Amino acid sequence: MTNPLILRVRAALETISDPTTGRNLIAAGAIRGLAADDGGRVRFTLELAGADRNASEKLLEAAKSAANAVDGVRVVTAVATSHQQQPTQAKHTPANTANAHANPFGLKKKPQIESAGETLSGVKSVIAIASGKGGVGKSTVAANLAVALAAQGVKTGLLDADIYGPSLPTLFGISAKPTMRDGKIVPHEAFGVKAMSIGWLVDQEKAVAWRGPMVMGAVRQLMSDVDWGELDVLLIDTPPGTGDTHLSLIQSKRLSGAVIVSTPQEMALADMRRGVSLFRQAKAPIIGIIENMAWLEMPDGSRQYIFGEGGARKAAAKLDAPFLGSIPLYPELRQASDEGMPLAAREHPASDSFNEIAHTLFEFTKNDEA
Ligand SMILES: Nc1ncnc2c1ncn2[C@@H]1O[C@H](COP(=O)(O)OP(=O)(O)OP(=O)(O)O)[C@@H](O)[C@H]1O
Repeated sequence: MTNPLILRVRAALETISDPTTGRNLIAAGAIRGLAADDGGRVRFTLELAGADRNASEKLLEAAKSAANAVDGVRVVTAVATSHQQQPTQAKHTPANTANAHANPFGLKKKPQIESAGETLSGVKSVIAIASGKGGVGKSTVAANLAVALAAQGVKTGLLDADIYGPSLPTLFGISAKPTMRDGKIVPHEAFGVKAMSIGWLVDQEKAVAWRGPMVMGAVRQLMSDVDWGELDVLLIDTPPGTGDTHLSLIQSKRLSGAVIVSTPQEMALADMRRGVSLFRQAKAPIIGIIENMAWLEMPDGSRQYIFGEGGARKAAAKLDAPFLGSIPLYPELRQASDEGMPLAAREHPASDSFNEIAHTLFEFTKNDEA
């Protein structure tokens, strides 16, 4: 988990340059495992290829004092490791070669995340779908919103970047691996949506063990190596919480904004606040908050507020963020998701909720200059 303090520490580390490469420590990929907790404790590893001991100790001291000077930092724990650069190998097996961090899918060598977003030149708006907590229905909402947008004639892409639990293969009922064309990954097309999931590209058992740099490399490739073509909107389903995937998206400078999905209860709302603050600090506007599992529709038409009433709407007001709408709990929504047939593709009251929210979302993108 990451918090906004990390952004400030990263910025401080960007001011330190590695004399060997002439690049700053972040751009050079020399900072690994950067973490910060609410108590202001920061830790990271400085990993330098081929640097001698003296040089790496000097850099470590400089990096530690830069991090220490950041407002809110109390303790910095950092170590330096150095390794010899390995020769480039002809055959690349993802996750176990020298450049696996930059290239987890074993495609051609990639540019930095800062330029990965530039390759999305045909995509007008890039929107992150985030949640503070896991299991609030973020992926279900993202998939159904994408289908609803496409049904309204909006050219839509959906990228499932939830490295630790990709659900798009199930939600869209697709298990086939995508094909390649001219060195790029061709997204699947289903329900009018161009769809790509990390679940189609990597072995999940390996991906759960990925550290920050691998996650960031994967996000970079999902943005730059997929042939998205011309899109009005690309929705990106992110892992719950705030972590390396979110930081990568922010660094790509292509985010038009973020949508936060929450259930109504207080605990989920506390986590949601953290996500809102991360995106805001990175100047990515919060497009709005969606309340999922808002109530259960009873057969007599009455509503049962299983997770409390209107909590996300109230939190949106407190956070000064737009409230985009509520989606009730529908057993058919869960069932349709498990069957790989999003409910938004059919006639159902849930589709009305998704259609309304999709409309608001598209209105936002019209003013977007990303
Ligand atoms: N409004 C809803 N009504 C009924 N079931 C729902 C609703 N929203 C989501 N679900 C169900 O809740 C479960 C969790 O949803 P989902 O996987 O979309 O959550 P998530 O927030 O993306 O989870 P993760 O933390 O794994 O990323 C799924 O079984 C899904 O079908």
